[in-house]
Amino acid sequence: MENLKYLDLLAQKYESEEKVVTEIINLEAILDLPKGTEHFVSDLHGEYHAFQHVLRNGSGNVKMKIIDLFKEELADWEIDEFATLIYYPEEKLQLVKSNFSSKQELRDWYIDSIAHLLKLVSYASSKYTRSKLRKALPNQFVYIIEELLYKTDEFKNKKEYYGKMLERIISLGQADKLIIGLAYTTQRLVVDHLHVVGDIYDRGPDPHKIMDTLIHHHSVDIQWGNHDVLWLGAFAGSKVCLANIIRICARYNNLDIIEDVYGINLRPLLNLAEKYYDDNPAFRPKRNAGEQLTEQEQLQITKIHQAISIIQFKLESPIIKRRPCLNMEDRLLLEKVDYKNNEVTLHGKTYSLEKPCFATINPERPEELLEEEQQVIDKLLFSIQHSEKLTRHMDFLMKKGGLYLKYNGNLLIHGCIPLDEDGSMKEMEIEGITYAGRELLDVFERYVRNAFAHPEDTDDFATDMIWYLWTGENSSLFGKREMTTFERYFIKEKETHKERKNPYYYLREDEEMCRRMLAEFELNPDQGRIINGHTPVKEIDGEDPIKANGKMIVIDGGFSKAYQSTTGIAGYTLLYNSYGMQLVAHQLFNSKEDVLTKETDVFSVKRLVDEELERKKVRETNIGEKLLQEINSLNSLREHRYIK
Ligand SMILES: O=P(O)(O)OC[C@H]1O[C@](O)(COP(=O)(O)O)[C@@H](O)[C@@H]1O
Ligand SMILES: [Mn+2]
Repeated sequence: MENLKYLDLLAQKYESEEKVVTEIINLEAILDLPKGTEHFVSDLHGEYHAFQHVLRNGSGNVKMKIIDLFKEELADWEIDEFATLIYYPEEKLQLVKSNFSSKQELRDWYIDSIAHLLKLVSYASSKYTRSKLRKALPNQFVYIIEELLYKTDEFKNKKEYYGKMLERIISLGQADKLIIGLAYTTQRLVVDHLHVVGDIYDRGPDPHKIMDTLIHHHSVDIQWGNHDVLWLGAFAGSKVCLANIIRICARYNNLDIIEDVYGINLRPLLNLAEKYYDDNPAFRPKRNAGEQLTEQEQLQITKIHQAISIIQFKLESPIIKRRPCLNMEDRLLLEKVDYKNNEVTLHGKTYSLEKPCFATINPERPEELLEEEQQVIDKLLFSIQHSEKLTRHMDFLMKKGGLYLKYNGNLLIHGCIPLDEDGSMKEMEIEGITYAGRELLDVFERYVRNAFAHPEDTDDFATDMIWYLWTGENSSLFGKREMTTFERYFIKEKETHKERKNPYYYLREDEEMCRRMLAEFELNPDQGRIINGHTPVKEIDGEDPIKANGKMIVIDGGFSKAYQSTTGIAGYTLLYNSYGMQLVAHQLFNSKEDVLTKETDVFSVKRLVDEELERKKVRETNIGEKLLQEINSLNSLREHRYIK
């Protein structure tokens, strides 16, 4: 029996039997519509423009719909031009308009383009209810567009009526706005829901713009990546996470994200860096293609990079010491260094250190921060926690994000489910209790939320656990034995750079193993799949992103420019519509300008992961489940209130 109080509340919204019945019928009708298209992306790493492009073209979905509709009517170049108009309407309109020599030509183009757009919107919305379409339409034109849309059958007979309406729109100077509105409506209709399977932040220049885009997106969820959690950790009060994000920004020449975008003053850090550090090849920023830094700028970043790295290494030690359960004593590297001979001994072997920059380290107490270093990191933490923009972005990451997500039968997770070599769920003891598998991930997430709720606590267990999620052996986000940052900077021998992966990364090739992992998360192994990001799929070496007979799909294809030479492509995305799943491999995205002027849409190769035998309906989805519950409640309300 429904809770009576709840039914009373519901009765306020549906205050007559007709209203209840109408809603029941409406919801039941929705259940039988085809399921909406889900779009999966991962490892965006600050590459806003490439991300925008796949979002705007719906991973090729927009073009596909145009081809379906207009392949007989339009030439290939017209199809390309029309597609570009939908992706970048403002810019394309400017370009097109500058090509016409008479008003009449422009008018004809307006009429044709609006008619094409209407046809496309009508087609793209055919699997949605009218009310959903209405929400997707540009506000100021809802009435006009509906008027134009819902008479499409009679389009020919009513030619004059429509002609007049379009003429008026054009003569009143509204055509551009209408075209732009219809273009964005199309973009929105081709993808119903977006999943971001982690790693929005780091390496690329514009993670903040990606965050703003996601905040304004109509329907999105996020599975945190290790890099996202690093930013969350910094905001939640972890100084070592903070040192890491600044270090990575310095390494990739992105300090303006910290300074200009999030408004953090780097002057104190710069002063410290100028005082203690000099040039050092291992710490020079990676330069993105075409970017020119002056010698002076390069030197400055190199110094900052060293200063913040040393602060990071120092901050790691006390955490490792106060949290024996993290089992990270191996990583007390500053204590293993022989400062007289500039050597370090790892796993019994002694290596010499290249260009060490240990001016601020006291060999007796290597973890101790200088007073100046302490002040720098404290000030940075204060500013980062008071950045209005970062607060907005981190709040959103918390609100829409989590460590994993079960959605429509699939398991979405950035990194891994930590496993032992024999395929059992890897155990970890935390505060006296042993966890594994799903329980371990749930407890990790609780710590993240707890740390976030208490930004004033900087050394508590929850805050330390966020750092563990970035770099710890049992972290579902990291999935490697150790992070060899120190070794990469200071030791020449490559064997020390290796980061051993969790057995998950080879066991996931096995279908039976994937089935067991799905079952661990109470998902149906016959139907579900695991969608993974995090490890770049080396297509270049023949690696297949579709693994374990389709039970495992890895979609890190390298949006990150820094990793494209490893993967050989420019990113994967996944589409899941009512007919099944398709994996899209994206070729290099140069620039928006290229798309606009040369119509070089990123060439995308589609691969069918699987085709549903029957078209999937809303009824079989997560949303369908919720709708069924609502229908049940409405039925109870009807019985309780109206049937005597
Ligand atoms: O190539 P970079 O930027 O130096 O980063 C290397 C580090 O990044 C990591 O791969 C983590 O980042 P990803 O999640 O993008 O893989 C670490 O394991 C490694 O130490
Ligand atoms: Mn990652």
